[in-house]
Amino acid sequence: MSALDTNTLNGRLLFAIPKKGRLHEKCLELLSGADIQFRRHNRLDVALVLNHPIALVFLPASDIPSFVGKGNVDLGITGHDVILEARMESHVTETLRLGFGKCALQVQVPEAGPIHTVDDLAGKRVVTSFEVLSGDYFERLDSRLGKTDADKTSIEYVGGSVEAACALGLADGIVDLVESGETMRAAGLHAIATLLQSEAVLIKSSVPKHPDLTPLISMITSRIAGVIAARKYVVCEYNVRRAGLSAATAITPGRRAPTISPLEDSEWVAVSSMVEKNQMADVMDQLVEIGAEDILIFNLDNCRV
Ligand SMILES: Nc1ncnc2c1ncn2[C@@H]1O[C@H](COP(=O)(O)OP(=O)(O)OP(=O)(O)O)[C@@H](O)[C@H]1O
Ligand SMILES: O=P(O)(O)OC[C@H]1O[C@H](OP(=O)(O)OP(=O)(O)O)[C@H](O)[C@@H]1O
Ligand SMILES: [Mg+2]
Repeated sequence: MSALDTNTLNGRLLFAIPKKGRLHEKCLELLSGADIQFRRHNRLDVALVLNHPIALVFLPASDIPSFVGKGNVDLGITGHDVILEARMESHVTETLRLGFGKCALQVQVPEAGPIHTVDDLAGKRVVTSFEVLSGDYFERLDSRLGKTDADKTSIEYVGGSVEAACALGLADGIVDLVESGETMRAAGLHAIATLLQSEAVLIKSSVPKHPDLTPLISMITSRIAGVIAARKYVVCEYNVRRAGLSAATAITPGRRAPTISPLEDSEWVAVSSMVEKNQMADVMDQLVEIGAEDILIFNLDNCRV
């Protein structure tokens, strides 16, 4: 393929995808589920989509909010946390929560140390990759505690491996993301406050530069929503006596209503209903209790609900 130029991209919807890190692989799975086909050439951060007028732009997750917010790209996937850190929340619209990249931004201090609360940490040294959000947080805390400019909390930026800062003597506490807590515990730290909860989101510019792309944005959004819903739900099918039907449908009310079909044996009916995956075992227990039989669970590949 020849080098990309603005002509090649002309008229294409630009869709920003994290180029590495925790969100990258999950985004590729979403694109595949939404049948957005592309071939990414070695070293190129732009890939043309083969079956739609879209170009994917691979960017660091933390740069995506301002690219979308300023209208340089039309659509993007990134973390809710970095949208707030970039102060882009009023420039982008979060159209879908994607159910992955879930983590919390937390204040952490050495487990075996003199600091037990954020009030103890105020006025000391904090190291973080989230200097804006941490700055806001400690500014409010310092002002609540009546700190003067001379004794307010110092916030120092580092680009990664934030957890090492306390052991290296650079910080008294840190502000960083926590998912399982493994990294935090391995560094001998524990959390003393939570600034926010985050997850990956699909975003578009609040003031779109190319209104004619709106139908394509709706199509992509609806396809991705279908992939997310398919992961969230299973289809539950079972047989139950007519006498038990109202109890059964109370257990599996479905999204709109369960599908009820007659069986050859007129005393029995078959029920089919969508159930949230994380409720599946509970629902099956309850169905067994009211006498349902032949309970089957089916995973969904894709859906539009
Ligand atoms: N441990 C985690 N669990 C879940 N989501 C996370 C985790 N760490 C980061 N994230 C989410 O992923 C986003 C991108 O962070 P990540 O650290 O993956 O990117 P990066 O810093 O660009 O990559 P890398 O750390 O590989 O250099 C974060 O803004 C956050 O929303
Ligand atoms: O609670 P856990 O499941 O252990 O996850 C938290 C870790 O994940 C992220 O780091 P990442 O892997 O992106 O490395 P980085 O620090 O180099 O960015 C984050 O910065 C934490 O260090
Ligand atoms: Mg990281």
